[in-house]
Amino acid sequence: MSSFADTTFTPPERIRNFCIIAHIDHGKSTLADRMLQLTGVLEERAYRAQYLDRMDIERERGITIKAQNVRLPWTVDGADHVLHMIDTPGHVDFTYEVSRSLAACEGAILLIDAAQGIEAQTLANLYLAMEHDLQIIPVLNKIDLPAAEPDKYANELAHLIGCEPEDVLRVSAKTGEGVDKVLDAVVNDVPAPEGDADSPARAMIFDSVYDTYRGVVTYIRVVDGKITPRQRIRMMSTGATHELLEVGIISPEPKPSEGLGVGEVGYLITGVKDVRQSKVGDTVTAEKKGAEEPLPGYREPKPMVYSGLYPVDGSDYPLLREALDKLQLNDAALTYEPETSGALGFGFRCGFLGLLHLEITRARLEREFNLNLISTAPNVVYEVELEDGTELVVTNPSDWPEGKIKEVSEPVAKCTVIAPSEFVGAIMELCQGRRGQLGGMDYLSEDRVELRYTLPLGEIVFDFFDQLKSRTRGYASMDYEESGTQASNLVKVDILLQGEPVDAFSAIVHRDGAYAYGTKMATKLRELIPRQQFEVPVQAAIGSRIIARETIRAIRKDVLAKCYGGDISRKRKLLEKQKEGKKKMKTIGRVEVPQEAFVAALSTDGDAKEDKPKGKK
Ligand SMILES: Nc1nc2c(ncn2[C@@H]2O[C@H](COP(=O)(O)OP(=O)(O)OP(=O)(O)O)[C@@H](O)[C@H]2O)c(=O)[nH]1
Repeated sequence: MSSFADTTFTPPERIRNFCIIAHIDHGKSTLADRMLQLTGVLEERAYRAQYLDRMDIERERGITIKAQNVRLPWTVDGADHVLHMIDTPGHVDFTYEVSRSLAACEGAILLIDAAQGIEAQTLANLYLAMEHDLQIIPVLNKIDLPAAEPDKYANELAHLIGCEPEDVLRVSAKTGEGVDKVLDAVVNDVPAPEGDADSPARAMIFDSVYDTYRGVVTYIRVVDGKITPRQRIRMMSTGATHELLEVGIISPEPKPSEGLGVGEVGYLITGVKDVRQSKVGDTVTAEKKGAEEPLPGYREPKPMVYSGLYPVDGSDYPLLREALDKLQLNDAALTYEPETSGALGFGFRCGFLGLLHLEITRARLEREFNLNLISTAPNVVYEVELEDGTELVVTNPSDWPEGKIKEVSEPVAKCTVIAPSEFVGAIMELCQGRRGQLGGMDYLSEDRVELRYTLPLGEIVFDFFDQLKSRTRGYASMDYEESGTQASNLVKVDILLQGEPVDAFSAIVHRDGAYAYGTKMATKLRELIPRQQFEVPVQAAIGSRIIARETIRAIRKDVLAKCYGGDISRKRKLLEKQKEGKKKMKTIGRVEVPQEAFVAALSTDGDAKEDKPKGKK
């Protein structure tokens, strides 16, 4: 155990700041728990499985969304050290948060499952860590598994980061074998933080979390000077000033301290109630005699993917608004504004960092607030230039301009896929079908390939991931990163029911894919919408040009058909029931559409199967 009192300043030369980069399930939480135990921060008794992943959804979906950051004492050769473990979110949508967590560290443990090898997301985060000049400590986990192939993957790692295979540490986070060596390596290999203790305070916010009882808890890494309790601080991006109510460290529970000095990591509480007042990447300084220049790298969170969220039961609308208000307290990247849809009623147009962010938000709304939601097909942000020179930013198909369009730009992403080499053909076929351009291909080992594609982001947000999984039997992993925009021939496809456009189904697609989208939606709706008493054409159109058509044939649904004889009360009951059912119908023109038809038509489940290449299982 360290002889440094937990709560006083630590000299920078005794501090090591590191994070763990790992793929989902490669054992990051288990390793972190093991480290807490080994350093005595968490007693065996209190050992709680995956102490660091607190949110339910994280646990269920097996992903780490928000960081928890712990101080660990560790002694090497008689010298006491303080290690700060900074937890990084693992998923692509949170790349910016990952980059800020990395910026708070001098070193990173690259943790790889010895039975699986490196995956695309890990590779992307590794490159990010290398860009930040972090010292990389390569570690193979799960060496206790019979299926582990440490020699093979040690070679793979050595090749990737340019070290010798013998330098790759081998551990079992489960049994604890080798974990002490990892802590030693952190002390020996990771450089101590550098900073100017006499300069005005500058600390970087790398995470901020809303806590119901305490308001926003902000995690910081001090770069210069020091932060002490009872001082007033300024957020450099907005100039807003706050009184510091508490400064402290996490070990593993929050403990107030005398302050944080150069290189130290801890939290601060100011009483603000909304994470947007304490943004990731921002610089904290003193209100008086503060720093003049903020730390580099701050960026406003920018939504990349938009979708409409609607309550299935229209009367839940106020509840949805309240729920979004609450979620936003803890999520600076979530944006929303009210919108109305002829088909779906009142809802919100929401902006997300990416698809996973959308899914998590939706799952939380449904679970934590007991809401039943429909989400419209996600779309990205388009820049449209009209012939008269007007420029528009379109985040919603319904805002697509009617006028003559000169040019449309769409965002593109650099996408990395790692998969066993037998799937290269299937992956290429998928990416090419999605307007992808191959940037390069490398063999990581004999049988594993890394493919690099540039793809329109709009193609990725539309069930690309499901497709990739189904074509590679779940073996591929992928990551993407936005990478500018490109001009494209995009059009808006409307879906019409009896000549009336149904706004919820409008989509912006590439001209070459318009027919396929139109036919798919028209066929789906023909199957989902019950027959009416008259014939209903389902059409897909670009502007006024019809590109596909299906027909729902006419029928009268005779609920009394099963009633023999003249039992009038029974008849009435059935008619009442039919009336009740009709309440759940939306009327588009004269066509009655059950709510379930919208839900089913908007879900992409099942599409993956349809789209599968022939001859493959
Ligand atoms: N056999 C074996 N299993 C391990 C080892 N380390 C972790 N596991 C298991 O691997 C699974 C995933 O471990 P986690 O620690 O939850 O993985 P993670 O990377 O933190 O996953 P996320 O939090 O979802 O990102 C769990 O079932 C662990 O028990 C190990 O060294 N050996």
